[in-house]
Amino acid sequence: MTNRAHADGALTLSGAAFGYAGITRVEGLTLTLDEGAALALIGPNGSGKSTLLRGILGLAQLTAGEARVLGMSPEHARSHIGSLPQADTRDASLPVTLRQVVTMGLYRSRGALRPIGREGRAAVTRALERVGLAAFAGRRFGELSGGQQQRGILARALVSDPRLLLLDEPFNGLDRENREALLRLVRELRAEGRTVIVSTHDLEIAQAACTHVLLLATGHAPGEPGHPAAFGPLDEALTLDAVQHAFQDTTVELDHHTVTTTRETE
Ligand SMILES: Nc1ncnc2c1ncn2[C@@H]1O[C@H](COP(=O)(O)OP(=O)(O)OP(=O)(O)O)[C@@H](O)[C@H]1O
Repeated sequence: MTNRAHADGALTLSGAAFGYAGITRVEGLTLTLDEGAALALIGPNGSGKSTLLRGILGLAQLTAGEARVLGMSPEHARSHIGSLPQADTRDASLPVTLRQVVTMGLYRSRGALRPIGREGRAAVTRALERVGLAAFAGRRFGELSGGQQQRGILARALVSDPRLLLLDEPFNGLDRENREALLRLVRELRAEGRTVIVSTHDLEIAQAACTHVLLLATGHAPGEPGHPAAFGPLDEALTLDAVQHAFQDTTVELDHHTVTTTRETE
């Protein structure tokens, strides 16, 4: 990976809001994340985690404020970002091999018509080795287990040597072994100076792999946009108070405390 750190960090949001078709779904975002940090994006369903991730990719609309990604506009930064979408947005029925799926990650930066060449093929092999799936390269993607598919998509995100990785709920549905492997990989990616932003419902995962946390809460009334409940270094920002604010009327665990909040929202 090239080692060019940006003065304004991996991500700078100033009063940013994101949404779709002019309707804001998450708002009030002001933060700077340095390169090499790992940010856990935590919040209940509908608080806008995926919308923020899509906004960073330039795929959700910036409806207010400013957003700089790796010192660029989100649209320009996209070719430097590797992204792992939520598992339920993938099509596992495509008649393609795992190697072909991972190769697709190269087209983002090179265009689909340019041959990938020896270097590209070597990058695909390295990405597959990195996620422990080199032996499965020729398998049909749809025949792999859920955890293997997840790792395959992660290899697709890694193949273009991205400086920023966006992982949307990557731990959902993983067994213990796959989960540990993914945690290790997130730590390794950070150690290489890459920035990782990972959305999760799981506070334990955030504590195990991340340096920073952004807690998002749902809007005050149905239909209102989500907003930040806390942002900062993980050990400062991940407090019971902030978690309770973000997760109204759900049960969460933090540092072996089980928190059940009581506010009725509807
Ligand atoms: N493509 C879209 N077009 C319009 N509205 C959308 C779209 N995607 C999401 N939304 C809406 O934006 C709001 C935030 O959804 P989002 O998926 O970002 O939340 P989330 O925190 O990621 O939730 P989850 O944990 O369930 O994935 C929701 O009200 C959702 O209905």
